[in-house]
Amino acid sequence: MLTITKEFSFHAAHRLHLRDLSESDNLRIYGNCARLHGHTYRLQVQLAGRPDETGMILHFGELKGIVQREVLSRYDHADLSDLPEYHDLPATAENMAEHIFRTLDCALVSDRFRLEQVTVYETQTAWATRSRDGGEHA
Ligand SMILES: Nc1nc2c(c(=O)[nH]1)N=C([C@H](O)[C@H](O)COP(=O)(O)OP(=O)(O)OP(=O)(O)O)CN2
Ligand SMILES: [Zn+2]
Repeated sequence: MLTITKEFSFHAAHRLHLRDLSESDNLRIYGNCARLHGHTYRLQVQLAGRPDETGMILHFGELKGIVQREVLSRYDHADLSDLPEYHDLPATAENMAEHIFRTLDCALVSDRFRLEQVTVYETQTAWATRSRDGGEHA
């Protein structure tokens, strides 16, 4: 398998909470992360496919434009908890990787390549990965 990967970063705030729970239950489950705080997220997007006659699976610049349009334009400098996709789901790294994978999968349609994996780094030591063949528990 031949893959390309491009990395992006964005700044965003979030607080982990379940809407139906009390403040104290959310604090018990999520600890300090139930309070509003921010991260410099890193996002890695991987495509698998075959290069065209130019030698590229997809120009990194084109991939950047798609990720910018579909994800970063909404996520950068945002409070993620305000976005509709995280209204009923907490903006955990897991839920973000899942949602971003589904969003980009719809935007990256080609008979030569496909989206293979999305990784969201919340911190340098904590991240979630959604792989194409890893969605069966979603
Ligand atoms: N499975 C998950 N666990 C946690 C998530 C998550 O998205 N998925 N998120 C958080 C918080 O948002 C928090 O900001 C990050 O947590 P944590 O790694 O515990 O942060 P620290 O900086 O305290 O990590 P250390 O490396 O231990 O200093 C919590 N859990
Ligand atoms: Zn956090």
